[in-house]
Formats: sequence, C-alpha cells, structure tokens
Amino acid sequence: MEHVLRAEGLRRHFGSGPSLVRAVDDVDLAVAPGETVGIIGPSGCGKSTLLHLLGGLDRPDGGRVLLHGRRLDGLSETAAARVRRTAIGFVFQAFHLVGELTARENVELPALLAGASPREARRRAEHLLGRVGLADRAGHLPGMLSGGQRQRVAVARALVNDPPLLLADEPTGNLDSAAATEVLRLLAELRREGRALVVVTHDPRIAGAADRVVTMRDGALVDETVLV
Ligand SMILES: Nc1ncnc2c1ncn2[C@@H]1O[C@H](COP(=O)(O)OP(=O)(O)OP(=O)(O)O)[C@@H](O)[C@H]1O
Repeated sequence: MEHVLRAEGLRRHFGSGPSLVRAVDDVDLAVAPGETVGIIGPSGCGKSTLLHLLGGLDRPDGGRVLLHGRRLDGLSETAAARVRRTAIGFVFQAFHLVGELTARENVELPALLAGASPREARRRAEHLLGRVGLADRAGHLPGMLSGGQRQRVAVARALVNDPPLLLADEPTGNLDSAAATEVLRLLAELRREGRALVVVTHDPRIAGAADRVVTMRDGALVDETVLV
C-alpha cells in the first residue's frame, strides 16, 4: 500500500554546543490513506516542528519526507509550495487567516494560487463556507468572527483544493469547549470522507477519535497506541 505520507529518519536540530536542541530526532512515521494519527506529548517535545517538516513548511537536517511516494524535502521552495497547496491542507492553532480579507476571500486564496479561475474559487469557497455553517458570514473580516468561526473558516480554506491529507496543529487549542466541539465534529466528518489527518493535540477528545496516537518525547516518538 502506498502511504499518503511517510517520514524516514527525520531530524531537525536547532542551535549548537550546549544550546543544541534536538527538536526532532530520527523520527519514522507513516500515514495510510484515510488514517487519523494523533500526536501528543509534553510542551516543547517537538510536535509542531515535526508537523512543519511533514508538511514541507520547514526542511529537515536529515531524513526524508515522502508525499504519495514522492520526496517533498528535496524540492525547491516554489515546487514545495505548489505541492503544499494542492496535496495538503493546514489548520493551525492561531488560525492564520489574512485579516484584510473576508472569510470568503480567505478560503478562495489557496484555490486562486493553485490556478483556479475566480469563478471556480468563489464557487468552492461558498460551498465550503456553507458546509462549515458560515454561509451568512462569508463577507465578514476575521476580526468580526469568533475564534470558533475563524477556525471553521480555516478548515474551509484547508479543504478548498480538496487535499487528501490534512495537518492540524492544536486546532482546538484556542477555542472554548463549545467551539472546540464544533471543530471536532468537522474533523470527524473529514475522517469519514476518507481524508488522512495528522493532528498535534493536547485535547484528549481528538486523541480518542484517532485511529492511532503516537507520543513524542524529546524529539523522538516513544510510544504508539492503536485505537479501534
Ligand atoms: N526556530 C527555532 N529555533 C530554535 N529552537 C526552536 C525553534 N523552533 C523550535 N525550537 C525548539 O525546539 C523544541 C521543540 O519545539 P516545538 O514547538 O516543536 O514543540 P511542541 O511540542 O510543539 O511544543 P508545544 O506543545 O508547547 O507547542 C523546543 O525546545 C523549542 O524551543
């Protein structure tokens, strides 16, 4: 079976000498199509760094990342950006929406960057905003939305190019319990659709909804629990 995502011997160190931090140290991880993998571990153990490497947002010092069997880490920045836009959706704890653009424009942006026509980008954005329950907020700027609504816009944006893989870094970390529940419901729906999901989380509810939970400590994967 071809994995959606595969990391082999992944390494990312920061600093040197006494201040050397082995943020990611010899990590192997494979994600099957449609699989949801939770990554948990104490603060500073390297979860975000690992997720950035997996998504090609940062380059490893060693090892490799394969997306559908193709190396991601060796690509030029332009080529990596192209792959990221179409093959991976990102959801971050801090939403990372563009404050000057409306909800709909935020969702349209990655579609336009990937070459969709303005009309097609708008069609997809409106459909997805409807799907996340925000059809009536399409014209709002992020500053006019609640945290939960912003995160739902971010989920819609992550889906606009229909990626088979989503990477999420503490997607419920900034949300109150009701808003977190709504985002969790969306993630569960994406899982049922057969998208692969890698979620860094402290939220036991997300971890409990994963197929597999891996625990990270000091840059290494130290434990793996398969849930049914
Ligand atoms: N750009 C950087 N320069 C130097 N050190 C860094 C950099 N990015 C991360 N680190 C260090 O690497 C280690 C892992 O950081 P990372 O953010 O991946 O941890 P984390 O598990 O996601 O933490 P948290 O749960 O608190 O978000 C930390 O010790 C951090 O200080």
